[in-house]
Amino acid sequence: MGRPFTFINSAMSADGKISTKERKQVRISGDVDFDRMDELRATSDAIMVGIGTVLADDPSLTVKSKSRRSARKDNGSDEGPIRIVIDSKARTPLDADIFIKGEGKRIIAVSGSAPEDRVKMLQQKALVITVGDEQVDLVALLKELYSMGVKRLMVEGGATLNWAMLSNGLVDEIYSFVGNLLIGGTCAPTLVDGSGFHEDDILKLDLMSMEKMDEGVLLKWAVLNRY
Ligand SMILES: NC(=O)C1=CN([C@@H]2O[C@H](COP(=O)(O)OP(=O)(O)OC[C@H]3O[C@@H](n4cnc5c(N)ncnc54)[C@H](OP(=O)(O)O)[C@@H]3O)[C@@H](O)[C@H]2O)C=CC1
Ligand SMILES: Nc1nc(O)c(N)c(N[C@@H]2O[C@H](COP(=O)(O)O)[C@@H](O)[C@H]2O)n1
Repeated sequence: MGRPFTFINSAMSADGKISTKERKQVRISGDVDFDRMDELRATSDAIMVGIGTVLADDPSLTVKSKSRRSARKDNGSDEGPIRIVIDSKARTPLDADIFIKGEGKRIIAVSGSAPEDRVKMLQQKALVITVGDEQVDLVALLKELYSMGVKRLMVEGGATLNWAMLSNGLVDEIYSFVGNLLIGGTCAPTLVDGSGFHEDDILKLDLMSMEKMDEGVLLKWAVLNRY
């Protein structure tokens, strides 16, 4: 295949929003869903987020369960998967939680447009991979990750990265928790933002499963017309 098996995991409100119009993080799901997400993290080779999510949420992207971290170590892996930020201009803060919390490798994927001084600073904290001229070239990056041994990639948003991955045909499955709340707002991010598909290119999904969970429902979709 030449790229990792790739899935998006996300939580959205009943109206499809993944955070507020101020891009403020909302607890959409509950403990059962967070534990499910932890298991997905623990069984992935790498977790990827966009710089928008790092700046808005400052996630650590660590595996929370001690037993899952130990199981990974027993298998000869780092206690957590590789944490990857898609960050064309090398804006990731040096004190971001992904650098402070947890063990394991970090990758910042930047483009040729990233300021050299920022790249040098980030190189002290992570492996910096330059792919693409203005923006990170996701197709090239996934090929490189695959050759580095990343066979299973978890994408944790946000809305713009989800669009870029899907519109480049790089996503195999989507796991979407739909919670019992309405967030509203034209500008609040949704599961997939970006410029949107034209009618002829709309992506089709196949419903793999649906399960009542916490106060909402977990939907698992396979992406059909990927490349
Ligand atoms: N409920 C949930 O499950 C989740 C919710 N969220 C929410 O999502 C929001 C963040 O989403 P959003 O603002 O869309 O940011 P994203 O996290 O999707 O990051 C988008 C940024 O990635 C960078 N980028 C680099 N290369 C590319 C490329 N090839 N294509 C597209 N983008 C690229 C761009 O910045 P640059 O050009 O500078 O590189 C772009 O602005 C937050 O409010 C957060 O709370 C996030 C994760 C999960
Ligand atoms: N699965 C899920 N359910 C929710 O209700 C959420 N609010 C989120 N949000 C994302 O989870 C990430 C938290 O990561 P850390 O615990 O800091 O490692 C973060 O990216 C949120 O956007 N997810």
